[in-house]
Amino acid sequence: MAQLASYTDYKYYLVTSPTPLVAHVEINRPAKLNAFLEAMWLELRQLFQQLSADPEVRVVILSGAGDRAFTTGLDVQAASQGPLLKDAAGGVDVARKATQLRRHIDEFQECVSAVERCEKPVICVLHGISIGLAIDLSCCADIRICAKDTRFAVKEVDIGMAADIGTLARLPKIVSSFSWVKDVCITARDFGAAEALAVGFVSQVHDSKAAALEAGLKLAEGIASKSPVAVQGTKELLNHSRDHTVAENLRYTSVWNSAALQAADFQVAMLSGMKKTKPRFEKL
Ligand SMILES: CC/C=C\C=C\CC(=O)SCCNC(=O)CCNC(=O)[C@H](O)C(C)(C)COP(=O)(O)OP(=O)(O)OC[C@H]1O[C@@H](n2cnc3c(N)ncnc32)[C@H](O)[C@@H]1OP(=O)(O)O
Repeated sequence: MAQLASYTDYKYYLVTSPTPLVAHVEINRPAKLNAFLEAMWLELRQLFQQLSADPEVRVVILSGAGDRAFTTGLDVQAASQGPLLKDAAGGVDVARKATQLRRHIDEFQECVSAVERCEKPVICVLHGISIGLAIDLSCCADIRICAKDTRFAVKEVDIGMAADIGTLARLPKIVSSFSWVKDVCITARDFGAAEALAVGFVSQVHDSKAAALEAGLKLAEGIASKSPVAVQGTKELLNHSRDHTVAENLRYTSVWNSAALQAADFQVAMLSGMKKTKPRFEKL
């Protein structure tokens, strides 16, 4: 499939459009099992900011290139050689070293959070090895589906650190059993697709990567046919509800919809059922 013309400059991501209004982003470093270099998370932020603002894109599918892995997480070889971690930041005293490291972690978090901040729904399709950063990243997606061969792990404890790019913040808000969350985060043990489905981390499991991608595409096509004002509003309001009280969210919703309900989409969609017509919506 041909790359989308305005997305050809990314070195580590292949962006195609399998169907109109849907962008498929593939993490594209399969020879290294899609392990993340710093340049990759910096590109990730730029890419998702571009997708967020692109009126030709209504839904994003995120997957990993190759047969073996969505991603094996941080490129541990590169990270262990990088100046920040190699000599613990290289600054002259603890405060300066710590400040450099904090800025580095802040920026890394920002880059991965760009997936969550993308105004368009993001469907993450996982397969194979999906560890470490794979969990941080997929927690930022709106919908997670996977192939039955997926092996997940919140691997950070096994590389000597507490996860710091978002898993510990987001996973407890996705999966309701705090005991299970602590189990997988503290032990760093593997878990499979069936367990991920049982606890609600993923919402679908398919026989193969190809079948999971096909299901992701079907889901994306359905979403892309709906009002982008309604879809993007729903994403925004659900994310807001996760981090706020019911009263705060009701207030935010009424303010949000006082603008959104003035879109032509509302009239068009509301009457389409009665008229038995397929509604079409303007770009947003
Ligand atoms: C500030 C910190 C912020 C963020 C922290 C994020 C945390 C994480 O992401 S924690 C998880 C980190 N990842 C790992 O610890 C995995 C390390 N890799 C492995 O243990 C193994 O590669 C494997 C995933 C178990 C797969 O093993 P195997 O099936 O034997 O394949 P390999 O031959 O090892 O891999 C093929 C090829 O890819 C390279 N590679 C794979 N994963 C990584 C990785 N994460 N980092 C660097 N390189 C990786 C591997 O070296 C091989 O390369 P060759 O050039 O072919 O040798």
